[in-house]
Amino acid sequence: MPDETQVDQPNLISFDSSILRHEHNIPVQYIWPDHEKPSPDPPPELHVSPIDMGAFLSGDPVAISNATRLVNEACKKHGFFQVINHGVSLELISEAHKNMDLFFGMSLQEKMRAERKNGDYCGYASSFTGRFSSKLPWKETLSFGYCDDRDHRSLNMVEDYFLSKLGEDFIQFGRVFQDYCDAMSSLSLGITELLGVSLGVDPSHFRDFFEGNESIMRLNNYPPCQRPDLILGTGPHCDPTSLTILHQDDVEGLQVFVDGKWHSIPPCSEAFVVNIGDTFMALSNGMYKSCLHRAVVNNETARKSLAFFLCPKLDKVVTPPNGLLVNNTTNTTTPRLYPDFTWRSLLEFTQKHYRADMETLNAFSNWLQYHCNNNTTN
Ligand SMILES: C=C1C[C@]23C[C@H]1CC[C@H]2[C@]1(C)CCC[C@@](C)(C(=O)O)[C@H]1[C@@H]3C(=O)O
Ligand SMILES: O=C(O)CCC(=O)C(=O)O
Ligand SMILES: [Fe+2]
Repeated sequence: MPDETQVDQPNLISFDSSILRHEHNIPVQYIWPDHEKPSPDPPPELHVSPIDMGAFLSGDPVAISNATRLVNEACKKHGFFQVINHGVSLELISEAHKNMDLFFGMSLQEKMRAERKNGDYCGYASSFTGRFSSKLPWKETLSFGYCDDRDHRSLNMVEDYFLSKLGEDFIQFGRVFQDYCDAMSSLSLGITELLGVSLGVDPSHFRDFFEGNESIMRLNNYPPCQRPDLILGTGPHCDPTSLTILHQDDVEGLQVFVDGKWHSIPPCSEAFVVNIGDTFMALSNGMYKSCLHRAVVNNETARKSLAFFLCPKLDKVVTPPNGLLVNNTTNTTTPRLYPDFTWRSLLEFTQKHYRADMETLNAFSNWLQYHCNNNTTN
């Protein structure tokens, strides 16, 4: 099922943030349809429960019961919560922000040395001008792969990536993001344990499932825009990945669609915003929601965010645990909502055939069924 938004053309217009931030005439490719344009009124705030991770991991029964109740409520309703007392050093977070600022502060030509190639999810992308032809996001991103290979920690995949793409001057940059990804992976495994307990499955089930995770780290820069009412930093979408762990700088912009309207999640420097992605929604057989969200832009201040997308190993089969499907007391089984799939196939679907949006998982399920029945993979 080809998606008309995925284009095989060279760059239509280049997104040089140092120029576009002053531009009053917004190129038409960045203008969103009226029904998707952000509202000029400030949205209501979404109450996102703060979860004390340290207390949960300490094994204290009261803390476990509080954390699992809050997470269960949040994930059944919209899939967004925050973690505090998370154990990631504030110094490391600040180093990651400083290095991100340094990277995005470079000239377009320098950043293009790490250019993201079509069909690949890694590298620097300035507004995806070569990938899509309309509803372009007002952002530049730097994405890279991370593999949590505890037995081969010397592999240092992130450090090696930056050394090979950008050279020796980026050794320190690579080290900071290697450490940051290691910290994100550890934190996300703790969160999968919390999610498992809250779903009533074996606490180690999801931790084991995500062992050796092949995740994605992404740095986002949303430059100011003279017409923020026409554009979006990131369009409305559900993350196709499993869990997203987001750290925002101090500029507001993240919005979540709950109860029929957009709500903001204001930044909080000591907290990470966590959300359930489509792959975890499939793992929970639809019990936990992957919710529509977007990022808006303002006309004064650039906004930056760090997103760690937890993903399983590429060929791991995504299937809900038996405990979620079979009720031994009533001898009943709950119908499956999604077919089994591998993260490799869903990732490929979002990179080659379909631009991730609010319908990704359903579109992918249909695509998978069609291709299985017709015995084709293209
Ligand atoms: C696997 C991924 C695809 C995207 C990056 C990660 C997780 C989220 C996806 C994305 C952010 C959803 C909105 C559209 C998108 C194109 C973007 O604006 O960046 C998506 C990413 C992508 O395909 O590059
Ligand atoms: O920058 C943000 O606040 C959100 C970005 C996002 O949703 C994403 O990259 O998937
Ligand atoms: Fe997202």
